[in-house]
Amino acid sequence: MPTPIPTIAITTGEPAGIGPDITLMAAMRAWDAELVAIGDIDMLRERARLLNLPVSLTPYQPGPQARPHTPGHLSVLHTSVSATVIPGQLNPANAHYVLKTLDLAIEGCRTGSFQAMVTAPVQKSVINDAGIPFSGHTEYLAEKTGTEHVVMMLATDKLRVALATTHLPLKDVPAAITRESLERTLRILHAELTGKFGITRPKITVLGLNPHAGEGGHLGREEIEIITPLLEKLKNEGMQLAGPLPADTAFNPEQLANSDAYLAMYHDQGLPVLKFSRFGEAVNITLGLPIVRVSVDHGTALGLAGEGSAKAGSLITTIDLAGSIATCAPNFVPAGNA
Ligand SMILES: NC(=O)C1=CN([C@@H]2O[C@H](COP(=O)(O)OP(=O)(O)OC[C@H]3O[C@@H](n4cnc5c(N)ncnc54)[C@H](O)[C@@H]3O)[C@@H](O)[C@H]2O)C=CC1
Ligand SMILES: NCC(=O)COP(=O)(O)O
Repeated sequence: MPTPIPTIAITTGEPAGIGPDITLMAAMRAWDAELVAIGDIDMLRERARLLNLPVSLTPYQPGPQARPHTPGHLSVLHTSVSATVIPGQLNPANAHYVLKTLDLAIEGCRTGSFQAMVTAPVQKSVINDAGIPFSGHTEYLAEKTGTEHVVMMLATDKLRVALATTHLPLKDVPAAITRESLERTLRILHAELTGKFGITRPKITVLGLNPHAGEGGHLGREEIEIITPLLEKLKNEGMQLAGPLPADTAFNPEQLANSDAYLAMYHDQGLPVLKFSRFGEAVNITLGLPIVRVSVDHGTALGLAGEGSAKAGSLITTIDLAGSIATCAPNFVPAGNA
């Protein structure tokens, strides 16, 4: 029996940004998966017209089996915007719409209608401007699926960078680096590198928090008091861990060759390295969730919306990865939240 192909939901993101554009661009390709865009079908039709993309949009009709995507067609699970969309112009009136697209995707993944969700970028600020506290998809998905601990990881074919903390003001980072939280992060990262990426004995390089990994305690004590004792414990269990290494020198060729993933202590410690190496071609995957969620590596690029100059490379890679995880590891349950 051939393996059934997955149905992948694509949330089209902030409607004034490039999410609709890149979704329509991805729809111009053939896929060995059924793609279902979630968003306002009239807004998507208008964007296709603006971009001169010959995509025919039809309301999503669930079938008994997923059908491979054919270029130039797109099924849309429709939900209406509240206010007319002008590309490039944010409107807090559409914040609830953006969250509704996420809720529909989560529900579809949980009920089995979708095997994965792929997210186009949202504008975190405009959701907050609408009076809804929102840090990011990562935290929203954790809350909505009742998952206590998740891990953000960005990946290219050469480098994976996971984060010990996500969207936090820098001043709150040290307090969030606790032994318990770091242990859960490392267990989830380790389990998912094996379960979703097929790496049998993953090698993880852990960065320090402070400059020079604390310089023997003279530039901070988190390495001595929290990170090192935890790494020793997990190494004694058989995990292959290096660190804590100074972040400024840890991405050297030898260490890169010896690492399946890096764990950075905070967002802007690890992600600039990855984005400098391959911005626009990486993916962002949320580890630890009971559903498959993969996202693009970039934001809403408001200035490019409706212009035709946004690149769909990261979304293409993201759909590919979501499809292969949904096909190869459909029942993978991550450790660390047990
Ligand atoms: N997964 C998500 O939902 C993400 C959302 N964001 C949100 O996006 C908003 C804007 O963030 P920024 O820091 O300005 O980052 P951004 O990625 O939107 O833009 C940074 C630069 O890259 C360019 N760029 C981005 N994506 C591109 C693409 N596909 N093709 C061509 N050029 C592209 C932009 O034009 C801009 O020059 C923020 O609200 C942020 O929170 C940022 C990252 C991820
Ligand atoms: N820099 C990555 C990012 O901000 C994406 O966050 P999320 O919306 O995927 O949680």
